[in-house]
Amino acid sequence: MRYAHEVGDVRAAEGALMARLPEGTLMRRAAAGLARVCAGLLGRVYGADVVVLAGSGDNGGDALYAGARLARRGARVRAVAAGSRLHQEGLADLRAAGGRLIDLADAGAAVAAADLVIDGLTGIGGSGALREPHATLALAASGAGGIVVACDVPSGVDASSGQVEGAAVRADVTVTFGTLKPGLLIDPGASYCGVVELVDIGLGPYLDDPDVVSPAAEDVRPPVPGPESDKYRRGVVGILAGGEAFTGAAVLSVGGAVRGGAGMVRFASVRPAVELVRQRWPEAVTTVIEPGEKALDGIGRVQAWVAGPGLGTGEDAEGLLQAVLSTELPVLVDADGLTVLARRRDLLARDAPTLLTPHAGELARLLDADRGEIEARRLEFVRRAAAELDATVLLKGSTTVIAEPGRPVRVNPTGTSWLATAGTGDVLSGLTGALLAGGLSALDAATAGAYLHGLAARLAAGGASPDAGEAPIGAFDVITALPAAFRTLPW
Ligand SMILES: NC(=O)C1=CN([C@@H]2O[C@H](COP(=O)(O)OP(=O)(O)OC[C@H]3O[C@@H](n4cnc5c(N)ncnc54)[C@H](O)[C@@H]3O)[C@@H](O)[C@H]2O)[C@@H](O)CC1
Ligand SMILES: Nc1ncnc2c1ncn2[C@@H]1O[C@H](COP(=O)(O)OP(=O)(O)O)[C@@H](O)[C@H]1O
Ligand SMILES: [K+]
Repeated sequence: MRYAHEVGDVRAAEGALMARLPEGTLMRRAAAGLARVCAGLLGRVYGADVVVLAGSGDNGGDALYAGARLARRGARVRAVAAGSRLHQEGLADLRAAGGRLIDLADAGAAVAAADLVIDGLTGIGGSGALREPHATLALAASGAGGIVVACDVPSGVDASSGQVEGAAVRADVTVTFGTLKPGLLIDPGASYCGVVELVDIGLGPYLDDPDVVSPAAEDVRPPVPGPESDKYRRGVVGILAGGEAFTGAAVLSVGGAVRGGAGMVRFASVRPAVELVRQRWPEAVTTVIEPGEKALDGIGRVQAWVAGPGLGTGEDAEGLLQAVLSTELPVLVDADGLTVLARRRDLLARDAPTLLTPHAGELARLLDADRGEIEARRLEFVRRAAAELDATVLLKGSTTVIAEPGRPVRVNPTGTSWLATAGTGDVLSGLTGALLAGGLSALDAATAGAYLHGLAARLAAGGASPDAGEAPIGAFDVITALPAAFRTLPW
C-alpha cells in the first residue's frame, strides 16, 4: 500500500518534527534527496547544464539547495527567480557553490538548452492557477528538451486534490518529500508527475492516518477456492442486466463475473438478452423475466447482486432494481441502475452493503453536479458521493477512486487510457460482483475489481511480449486477459 497525506497533515507533521530538530534540517534532507535523484538521472553530473526555476517559498529553497549540491559536483547551475523574493539562504548556498542567478528574460533559452530543469516554482504552498511569470516558466519547462524534475509537486498541480487550473509543469520525475500527496496519484495532477520518487525526511512517525491509499498487488486478495469449496460456497453472483435494447452489456457483465471467479453466475433478464448470454456463456444459469414482471422469484439463491448494465431506465427496470435493493444482500449498481437511482435515491436506504460504480456523467446525475467539475476534482466528489449516498462509491475514469464513509480513499494504480471504450465498464461490474459474492467487503471487492480490470486492460493492450507496442482493445479483450491479470497476484 502506498500512502498519501493532504497538505494540512503534511504541515502538522513537519511542524512536530521540526520542533525537535535544528533549523534547516528538513530542507537539507529534502534537498539532498532531490540532488541525489537528479544526479542519478544525469549519470554524469560534472559539466551538466542545470537550470533551477525557483519560486519565493520553501519549494524554491529546496530547489536552490539541490542546485548548489549539483554545482559542487561540477554542474553548471543557473537559477531563475520567479517573483521578487527568493529563499535567501538557498540562493547564498548556490552562489557559494559557483551557481548564478540569470535574468527572467534569458530563462526560455536556458531552459530549452538545459540537460536538466528543476521545478521549484511552487510546492504544497501553491494555490489556484499559476500566476505570471510562473505560468510561462511552467510552460517553458514542459517543452524543455532535457529532463524535467519537479520538486515535491509539479508546479500548477494542487497537492491535496490533483486539480490543475491553468498551466502546470509536465515532469519526467517528481521527487516528493516525507509522504505522497493525493494530487500525485489522482488525475489530472497525476498525469503531470512522471515517475514519482519518495524521499524519506523522517516525517513518518509524525503523520496521522493517510487520507488516500493506493494498493499494490499484495493488497489485492481475491477469494481462493480450497479443498472444501464447491460452487455455492465460492459465491453465486446474480446479474440483472440487459434489456430489449442493450444485450451486449449483459454478455460483458456475465463474462466479467465468470472470469472473476464466481462459483456460479445466475443471470436474469428479458428473453433476447438471455438468449445471447446463453450462446456466449453456457456456464451461466439463466432466468427469463417477462415484460411487466417486477419480482425476482424463482431465480434461486445468490450471495450478491449486480444490477444495471443495459437494463433500461423505465418502470420495469425500476421495479426490478427495487426488488434487488430490498434484499439483505450486497448489491453493486452500475450504468442504467444508477440513472434510476438518481430519481429514486430512497432505494439506497438499506442496511446491506451497496456499491455504486458510476463514471463522472452518472455521478453528475446522482449528485446533481457538473461532470467537468467531477473530473477536475475526483477526490472531493467521490468522498461527497459516499457520504451523501451512504454507500461505497467507485468513480471510474482516467483515475479510478473508491470511497467509503470514514475510510481513506483508495486510488487504483492500474489501468490504461485504452480502457476508454464502450463496454469495459460492464466487464468491471461483473468482475467486481463476483468478488463481492465471494465474500469480499464492498471496499475490498471494488479495490480488487478495479486493480484486476486495469491490469487486464494493460496486458491486453500491451500484448504478450514486453517489447511489443500497444494496440487498441475492446471490452471482450479485457475479459480474455483477466486470467493473466489474476496470475500476476502473489496469492
Ligand atoms: N512541509 C514540509 O514537510 C517540508 C516542506 N519543504 C518544502 O517546502 C515546500 C512548501 O513551502 P512553502 O510553504 O513556502 O510553499 P511553496 O514554496 O510551495 O509556495 C509558496 C510560494 O508560492 C507562491 N504561490 C502560491 N500559489 C501560487 C500561484 N498560483 N502562482 C504563483 N505563485 C504562487 C506564494 O506566493 C509563495 O511565495 C514544500 O513543497 C517542500 O518543497 C521541504 O523543505 C521539507 C519539508
Ligand atoms: N481516460 C481513461 N483512462 C483510463 N481508464 C479509463 C479512461 N476512461 C475510462 N476509463 C475506464 O474505462 C471503463 C469505462 O467504463 P464505463 O464508462 O462504464 O463504460 P461502459 O458503460 O461503456 O462500459 C472504466 O473502467 C473506466 O475507469
Ligand atoms: K514544484
